[in-house]
Amino acid sequence: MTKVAIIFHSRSGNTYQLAAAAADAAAKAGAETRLLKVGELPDPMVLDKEAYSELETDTADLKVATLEDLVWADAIMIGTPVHFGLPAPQIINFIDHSGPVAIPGKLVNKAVTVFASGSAPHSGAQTTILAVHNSLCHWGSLIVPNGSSVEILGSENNGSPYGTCSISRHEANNVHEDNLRAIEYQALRLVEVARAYQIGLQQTESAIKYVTLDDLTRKFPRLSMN
Ligand SMILES: Cc1cc2nc3c(=O)[nH]c(=O)nc-3n(C[C@H](O)[C@H](O)[C@H](O)COP(=O)(O)O)c2cc1C
Repeated sequence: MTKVAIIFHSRSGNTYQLAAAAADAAAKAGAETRLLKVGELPDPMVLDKEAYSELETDTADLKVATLEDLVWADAIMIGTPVHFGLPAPQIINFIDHSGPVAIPGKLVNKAVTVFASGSAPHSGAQTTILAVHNSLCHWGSLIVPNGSSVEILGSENNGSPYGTCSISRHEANNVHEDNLRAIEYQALRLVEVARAYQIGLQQTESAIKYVTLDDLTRKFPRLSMN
């Protein structure tokens, strides 16, 4: 069974709505799923305090994503609000701490896709997704974008080949129905690509030797991953 970790940050529920729909769609596609929030920062930037505290209650039972979750997953979905055209710092902070598994190649060959929620159209959702893609190059991921060849992506509320983007218009939990259909497609595509890739890898003898953390610490004795 393909294992999918859906890892998100959200402050006013929009990215969470997309993440929850993604988890449902991946489960329907036969995947084993983990819906996970990233850890909060000491000084989160909060605009809508009421929505934020509602979300904290709604997501209280969700586990905080760990490096073990990254290693466990065959496929990963990362969801983030747009912050000045970039991913939220909570997501960057999570990626920053991935060194102990990313550097020794434990994330290599995982299928990964990204989605985002911004407040306004043409306001940085695609640049945010692409910014996360930068880090995925470092992980050695198989980046899975949406493309544009399914009907739902042609709706006026979708259209991003990079990954699903919702436009919240500064409202909490304001994901359009079309975006929910798009994220369902995105999850299904990820599961199908990951499954096909896993089968292909099992049938392919690899000549690649990835470095271990021990190799690295021998070479750089002052390197610390903690
Ligand atoms: C510090 C900060 C910067 C933001 N920058 C942008 C931006 O560049 N573009 C945009 O569309 N929305 C921006 N927003 C708005 C959020 O991305 C938007 O409200 C999003 O839907 C929130 O997602 P959430 O409901 O999952 O928290 C910003 C919000 C904050 C707090």
